[in-house]
Amino acid sequence: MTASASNDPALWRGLLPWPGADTHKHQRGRLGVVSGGRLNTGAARLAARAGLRVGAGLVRILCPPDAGPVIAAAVEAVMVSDFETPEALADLAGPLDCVVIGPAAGLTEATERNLAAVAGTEAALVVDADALTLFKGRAGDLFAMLDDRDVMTPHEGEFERLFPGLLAEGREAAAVEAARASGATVVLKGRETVIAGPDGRVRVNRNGTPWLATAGSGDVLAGLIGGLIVQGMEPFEAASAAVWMHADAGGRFGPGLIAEDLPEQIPAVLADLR
Ligand SMILES: NC(=O)C1=CN([C@@H]2O[C@H](COP(=O)(O)OP(=O)(O)OC[C@H]3O[C@@H](n4cnc5c(N)ncnc54)[C@H](O)[C@@H]3O)[C@@H](O)[C@H]2O)[C@@H](O)CC1
Ligand SMILES: Nc1ncnc2c1ncn2[C@@H]1O[C@H](COP(=O)(O)OP(=O)(O)O)[C@@H](O)[C@H]1O
Repeated sequence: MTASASNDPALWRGLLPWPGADTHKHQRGRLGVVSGGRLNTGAARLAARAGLRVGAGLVRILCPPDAGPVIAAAVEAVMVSDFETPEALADLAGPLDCVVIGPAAGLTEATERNLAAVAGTEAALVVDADALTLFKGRAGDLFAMLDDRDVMTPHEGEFERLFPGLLAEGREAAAVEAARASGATVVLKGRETVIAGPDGRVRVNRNGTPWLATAGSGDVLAGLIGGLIVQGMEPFEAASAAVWMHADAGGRFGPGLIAEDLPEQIPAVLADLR
């Protein structure tokens, strides 16, 4: 296989969304993030804050009822709605442009029903973490819910659960095949994250830093991707830009980085890109 393009701002800088003089928040896009239960809300809060920081006009965490008071006490600009049933979740997701699902969602039937509910709406999806692992050994059930507006963000462990043995072909070839097989954009995370589109496009991200190897870092990335999708970037370009920004944010902060620090670096990342 020939060497694929390095992910570089020159490829997508001109596609980044900037608000115009008359823009209102709804025009900047609406992002949803599905939270786990009351002891598992941090991942969704990280993703939601990242989505706001990267420019989504409005971000709403969608949570089971027990988690509502926990989340509401811990967010300001991020909004919160609770749902009792998958049908109620679908009603909440319907008006949104993109929904992030999977971080700290739980390896449960409820997570699968919630994924099916949001997949049945017009919102694009960023599928991460538990919403990937849940489909170990039956990836076809997941792919049947996805289309080319959706993004999956597996680390290598999650990738292996969905595509056993495929990594032996090399990370780039594996990501390309995964995107083709799933019909969605695949972000294979790691030191050099590979972004592969269902149409065969592929980029390798090379500005990563090991300071990103910290709990919740991937949750922030999922929120960044969703935050760019809601602003109108197509999934492959949104994923490319988000992966680069995430790594740039990590490098700017450096030693001592925890996931909470990443969204706070995004204003500087954006200012330099602009
Ligand atoms: N603040 C939070 O609330 C956070 C919640 N998180 C959630 O916590 C739950 C459990 O997370 P876990 O870390 O156990 O799940 P993982 O699927 O990340 O890890 C389970 C196992 O997978 C393997 N693995 C992990 N990362 C790998 C990699 N990069 N390459 C190869 N193998 C790898 C390891 O053997 C690990 O023990 C998930 O729902 C996750 O989304 C995490 O995202 C961390 C932050
Ligand atoms: N050594 C590394 N070098 C560069 N990037 C890394 C490294 N380790 C992890 N990352 C990045 O950090 C993020 C970790 O995501 P993930 O494993 O899903 O963590 P979590 O589930 O805790 O949120 C990914 O974006 C990955 O590319």
